[in-house]
Amino acid sequence: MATATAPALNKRIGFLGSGQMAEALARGLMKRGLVSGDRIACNDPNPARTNLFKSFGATPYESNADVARNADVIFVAVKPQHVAQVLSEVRPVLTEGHTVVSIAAGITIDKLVEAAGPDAHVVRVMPNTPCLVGETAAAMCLGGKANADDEKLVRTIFEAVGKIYTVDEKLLAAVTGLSGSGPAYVFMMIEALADGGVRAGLPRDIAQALAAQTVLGSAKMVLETGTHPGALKDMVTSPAGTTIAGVHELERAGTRAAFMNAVVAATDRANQLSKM
Ligand SMILES: NC(=O)C1=CN([C@@H]2O[C@H](COP(=O)(O)OP(=O)(O)OC[C@H]3O[C@@H](n4cnc5c(N)ncnc54)[C@H](OP(=O)(O)O)[C@@H]3O)[C@@H](O)[C@H]2O)C=CC1
Ligand SMILES: O=C(O)[C@@H]1CCC=N1
Repeated sequence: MATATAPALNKRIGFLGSGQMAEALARGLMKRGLVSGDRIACNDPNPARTNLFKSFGATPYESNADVARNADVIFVAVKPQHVAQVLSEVRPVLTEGHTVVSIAAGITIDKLVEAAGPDAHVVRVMPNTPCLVGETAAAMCLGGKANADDEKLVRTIFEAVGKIYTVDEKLLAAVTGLSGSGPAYVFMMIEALADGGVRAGLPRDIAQALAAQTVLGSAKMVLETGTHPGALKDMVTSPAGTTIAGVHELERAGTRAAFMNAVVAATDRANQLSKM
């Protein structure tokens, strides 16, 4: 897990778009003490969203340009089809001191630089919603005039709420398909495991808690022991025991192929978005 508290960041954070991912990031960063609400600027056409940000101390602005004027790190957190528009709005006020961080799926560095201008310090990141609880899995690549200082800054921000890796841009679609979209697959898995527990007679609350804790504990074993997940699976699987009976059903249902196909389908969709 990311450290309980992080040293406060001497930067103001702005959000162009104050939707689900901006909220998860803002709340996660505040929880870790990296930034306080009064250092967060935001914009969104939906007043319910700006009111929600206001409730945790952020300042809503009337325009994206005003957010940029009141921030050092600018998160582009709108849907992919709105990215070019919001960047064209902030472009006139961007300075060398700004780091522009796009989290939009499929929007390439080339497109970001085209919209933000050739002097913009642009970083492309693919995070996921568990940044809310300090456990994001994210990857980034740099573009435009972004330099080692921008990379360090973005790393500091995301390491406060989880893990971040620097990758070649061509790999970001696969990151999107795996860890960007991945929480949805895991939530479905937890829901299904809990349903199985209920089907087998457990009360719903206990079934859900057992399912979530099982996923958490298993993930920790992979990360902390470094042991291959197949070997960890074998450790659970007694000859002619209960687990192999369950594993056999998962194999019969093509579960592994289904997970692989999900990652590939989401990766393909990220690549499609890059071409739109
Ligand atoms: N959700 C996730 O798990 C992840 C999302 N992402 C990326 O993050 C981005 C945001 O996703 P998500 O938070 O889920 O989406 P949301 O739809 O929840 O948030 C986007 C917000 O931007 C607002 N918006 C629309 N136009 C503008 C504008 N011109 N200026 C300012 N705000 C505007 C939207 O308002 P309205 O709804 O009224 O249009 C909406 O509230 C996407 O590009 C996505 O690819 C990346 C990783 C994970
Ligand atoms: O579903 C989406 O397009 C976004 C990008 C990754 C997660 N959510």
